[in-house]
Amino acid sequence: MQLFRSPLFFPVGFKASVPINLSQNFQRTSLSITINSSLLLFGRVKFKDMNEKQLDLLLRESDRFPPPKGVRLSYGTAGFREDASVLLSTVYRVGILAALRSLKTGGVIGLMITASHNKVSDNGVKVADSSGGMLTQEWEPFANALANAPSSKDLVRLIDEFAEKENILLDGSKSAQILVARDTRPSGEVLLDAAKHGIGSIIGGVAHDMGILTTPQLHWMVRVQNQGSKASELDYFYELSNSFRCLLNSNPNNSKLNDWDNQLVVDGANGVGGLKLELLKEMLNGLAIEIRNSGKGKGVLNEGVGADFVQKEKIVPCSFGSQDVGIRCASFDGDADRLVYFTVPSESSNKINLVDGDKILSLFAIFVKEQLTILEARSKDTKIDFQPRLGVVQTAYANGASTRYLKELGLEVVFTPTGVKYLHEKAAEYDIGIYFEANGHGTVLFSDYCSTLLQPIYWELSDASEDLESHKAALRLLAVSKLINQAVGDALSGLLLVEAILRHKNWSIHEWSELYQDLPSRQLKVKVVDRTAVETTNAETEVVKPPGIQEAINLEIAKYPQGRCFIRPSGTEDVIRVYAEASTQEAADDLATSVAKLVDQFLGAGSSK
Ligand SMILES: CC(=O)N[C@H]1[C@@H](OP(=O)(O)O)O[C@H](CO)[C@@H](O)[C@@H]1O
Ligand SMILES: [Mg+2]
Repeated sequence: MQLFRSPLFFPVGFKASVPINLSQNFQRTSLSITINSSLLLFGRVKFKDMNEKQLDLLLRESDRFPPPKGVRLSYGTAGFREDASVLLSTVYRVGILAALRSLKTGGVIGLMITASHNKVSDNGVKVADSSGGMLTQEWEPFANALANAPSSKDLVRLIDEFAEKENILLDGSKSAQILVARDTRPSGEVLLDAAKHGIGSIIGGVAHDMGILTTPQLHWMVRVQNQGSKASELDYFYELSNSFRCLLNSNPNNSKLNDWDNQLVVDGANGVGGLKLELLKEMLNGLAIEIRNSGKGKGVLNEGVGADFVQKEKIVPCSFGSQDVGIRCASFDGDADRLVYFTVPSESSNKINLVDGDKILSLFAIFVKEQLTILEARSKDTKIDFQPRLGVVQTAYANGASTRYLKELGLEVVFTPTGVKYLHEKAAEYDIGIYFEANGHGTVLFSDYCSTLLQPIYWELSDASEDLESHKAALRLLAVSKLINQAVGDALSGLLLVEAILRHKNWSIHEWSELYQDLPSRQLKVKVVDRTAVETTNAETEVVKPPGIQEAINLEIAKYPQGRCFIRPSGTEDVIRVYAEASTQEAADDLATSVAKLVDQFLGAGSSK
């Protein structure tokens, strides 16, 4: 803490317009400033919690990354995302934030440069917290304030105040360790460099450049490193390939495996996922994978390819077509944290049969539940009491048929607002929590209770007999907990788990797809004057503001058998999203269109509300 020797003291909240010289890096100018907890000292700003060296470093470095004019940024459902050309200052500042977060938690933090499924000219930045999950929501307002601070001086003041509030010492006594990585976007290298400057602007900040990674790989590395284990990319591949092999070895259908359709074609979205799958594939004997749109060819990232395209458009991605009829196909998004499957049903059409995140969730839920049922019946073989609570988490975008199916299986199904951070948080409340967004982002979380008990149960059952089905069930659950990424949804580990379960069940993609029939649905986007005018409740299924619109939507829904429809402001695009479901495609389209018109009436340019 800096001692105050200031002869000049302004009360907190005092507004002044004065000529000041902040440091040799600043021009002498007249600025209108608000004095908060910082002080003016003969024309030089002093900060309570910052020594001179730290202050000078921050001012000098942040001057190199001035914020873009007229752009307001928000740390949305997936960090900051914008056209890459305006992001230098934002990424620099998120570097600072990541360093502060590391000082606060005492752990390693991750910083990922990606714009996921968005177009190649976009980019973005997000932080992986010390748990490996998303940045704690409590720090999001600080992230927003940092990104939008109009000047270096404002930025430094924010940091000073926040550090004081959070008891973060900025005296260089501790180091801040940040793993930084990027996807394959051409703008990534320069942005990553800005992030390193941000990290280096906090004394003690150390950036470890992990190069090009998928987003889930970085989250995994942060989590595993903070658990004190080895966390290189090779360790990640070992963990996935070993647990996958273990699942295959515990397969009850070994004898039938020759009949099993081994062919799999993966669309890598021309991004990082295809490149990494090429590497992982080398370690997976027994799985024949053909990778297209691998990121090595001429195709453009996410352009007519990838999980988002496939899920939203429901047509074949580039380089897929009539030659793929009936084959099991999968698609990753640009940073490989989403996975969907599909088949091409006919040579004469480019339509696909989509097997989305809801069906992946259903497959995982069936498998986990089956193993738990086997373990429940084992009580005669082991003394350890093990009754884990299994829960399934979806959002309002989950197809209604999937929810009905999961409930009929006897599973507990809960809903959260859209955004992985909400689903993940909810799933973590269960002993085993399975969550998925319909778009293919999801995972299976195992609590400490499960991780702690499964191993001794397995050992105890090994003593009884290794051939016991319950022994194998414990082994399978252990393997799943190692295979499936515990930090975030991961297309690579999700793909391997799907493949292992299909083999275990001896199911083709068609048998899997026919677990239930999706209700026809339609998604639309409506551009409005101010999307924040829409406020929702009940996991985003009902609008509370503006008044009257929900009643009007209800009147529309009532016109359609099995009709369901909701609207919500997107967290990643400047639009209102409309989702509708009904018993026929035509009805779902009509319902979505009429509700989109309502949105336009209530909130569009011509509306007076
Ligand atoms: C309908 C839809 O797919 N929404 C996506 C999309 O969020 P929006 O808030 O709807 O723009 O991007 C998020 C981040 O990738 C993802 O979590 C979410 O599921
Ligand atoms: Mg993604």
